[in-house]
Amino acid sequence: MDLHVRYEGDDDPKKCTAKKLERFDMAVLHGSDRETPYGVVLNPHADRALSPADADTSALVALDCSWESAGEAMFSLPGEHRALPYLVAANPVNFGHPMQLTTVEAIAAALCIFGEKTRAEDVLSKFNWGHTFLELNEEPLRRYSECADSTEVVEIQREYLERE
Ligand SMILES: C[S@@+](CC[C@H](N)C(=O)[O-])C[C@H]1O[C@@H](n2cnc3c(N)ncnc32)[C@H](O)[C@@H]1O
Repeated sequence: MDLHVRYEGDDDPKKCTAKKLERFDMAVLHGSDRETPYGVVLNPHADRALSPADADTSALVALDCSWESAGEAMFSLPGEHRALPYLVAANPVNFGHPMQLTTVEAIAAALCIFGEKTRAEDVLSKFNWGHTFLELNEEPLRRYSECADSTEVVEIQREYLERE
């Protein structure tokens, strides 16, 4: 599975996690929806939760833009749109907050849910806070990766949301 990012470029490029993945040849950035390959699109507004049932995709796609501009209309990419289930951010800007993950955290979470934990560790290894993301979310990521489908993922997510 290839990693792709629809790159909007409205965030500080020095802090942008997608740009860093590109520098290490770990993801391909695209400047328009048309150029971005069809695949599973990581979209926090999607109705369906990502689950291991989505793992057979050839392309995992994130949209890198600022959170200010990340409204529903921004996710106009063709593809199978999926929201990540409850997880907490480890990046310095949103540390400890649920759901608002950086692009690299979102990609790493999806890889873990698909059973590709080593690859998730590889992409996160480029960030000094990266290992913390896997530590903070170790239990939910393991449990989501053991689900058959999105319905099971949502059931497990409910337990974490109830503890909030
Ligand atoms: C809004 S951008 C912010 C990126 C930030 N500028 C960076 O440097 O990483 C983060 C992207 O990660 C993915 N993402 C983050 N949280 C998500 C969630 N809860 N569900 C699905 N995708 C999510 C989406 O593709 C989202 O557009």
